[in-house]
Amino acid sequence: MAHTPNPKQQLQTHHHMIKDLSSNFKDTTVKILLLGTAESGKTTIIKQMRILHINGFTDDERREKIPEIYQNIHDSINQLVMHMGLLGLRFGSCTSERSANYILSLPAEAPEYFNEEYCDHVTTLWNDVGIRACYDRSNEFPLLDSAKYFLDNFARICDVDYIPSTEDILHSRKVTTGITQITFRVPVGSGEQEFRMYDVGGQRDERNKWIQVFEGIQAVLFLISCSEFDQNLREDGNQNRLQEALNLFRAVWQNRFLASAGLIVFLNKYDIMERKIRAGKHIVDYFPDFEDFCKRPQQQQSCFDECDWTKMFIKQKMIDITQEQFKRNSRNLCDFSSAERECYYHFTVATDTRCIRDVFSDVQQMILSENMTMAGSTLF
Ligand SMILES: Nc1nc2c(ncn2[C@@H]2O[C@H](COP(=O)(O)OP(=O)(O)OP(=O)(O)O)[C@@H](O)[C@H]2O)c(=O)[nH]1
Ligand SMILES: [Mg+2]
Repeated sequence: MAHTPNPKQQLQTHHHMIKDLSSNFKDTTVKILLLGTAESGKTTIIKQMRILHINGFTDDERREKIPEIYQNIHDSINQLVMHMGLLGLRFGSCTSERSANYILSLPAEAPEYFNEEYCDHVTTLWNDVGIRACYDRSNEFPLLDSAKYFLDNFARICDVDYIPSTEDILHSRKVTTGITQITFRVPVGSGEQEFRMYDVGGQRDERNKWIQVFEGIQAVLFLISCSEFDQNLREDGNQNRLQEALNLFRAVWQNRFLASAGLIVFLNKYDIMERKIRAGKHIVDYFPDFEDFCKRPQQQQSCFDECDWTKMFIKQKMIDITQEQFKRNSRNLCDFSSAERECYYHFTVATDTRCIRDVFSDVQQMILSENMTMAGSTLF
């Protein structure tokens, strides 16, 4: 005779089933969180994912970027002209001085259209020897990293039929406020894997929002700009940017809510770093411990010039941070040994699609390798 469960048992069985179903249902989307100080390149990585894994940008979307690009150019030329006086530099000609006065007479907001007069003045200024000297000292004030790119391409951008290229979009800069995300699928084996990447604002007053997206993150992609060793923060003109980024990296590495997420570091903007070093800048002038680092014998096979040494020095500073003993008294610090936790490093140029394609395929493989997904699923 078949056993008929009493109503109470039935209810329990049913309840059990629902519970089992819900625990079997796992969100298989891999969540990646981009972190880093302002201008480290986070949003540029989001743009690259769109180019590589979605469909890039339509003509309409490209046109929508024009005001942003115009504003980048306008801000750049304004900053340069303003700092001529502040740095005690002289223009190369009276014509340039007149162009400078024209630019200074305009509102801070970029004109809606670049008319001929505007284009002539900006072109005159960018060709001026004084402005170039000012540009060479642009580490002393906050100038957009893409200033040179846009001003070098100014004639093309002035054209009435201008449509931003993919490269223009990758170089354009807009401060991120709040949290945005992008979801995409990548072929893996015979199937597909869904990824979701979260982008946050890196400026100091944005960082209190970060914790909102810490839950369920499989990997943190931490961006640090190698080129900013000779610059200070926009938010605080007395704080070195690289030092700020290293301090932030320590806080992220030691944060207990991120302790089971994998950590991948992009040592970004090494193209700009190399350009600076070739122009005669030295990291030792800002980080005196560089001198001792260069005496370490174990580095000497892999470093051939000052660029290599500078890259390795910054990377070593991060490795040193991951090997520090944690102070266990603070609430937000994780309280288990870091010995079993790995951090992965890549040197990147976020504006270079091929570079990001290669690096991301490594990153993707690593995240999908059992270790990291296991770690991610045991979070909370
Ligand atoms: N040359 C060069 N420019 C880069 C690189 N990475 C980013 N940039 C530029 O640097 C600027 C800042 O990059 P974003 O991606 O906006 O920086 P972010 O980290 O999102 O900054 P916030 O939103 O303020 O946190 C943009 O103009 C980018 O085009 C790089 O590797 N090389
Ligand atoms: Mg951003």
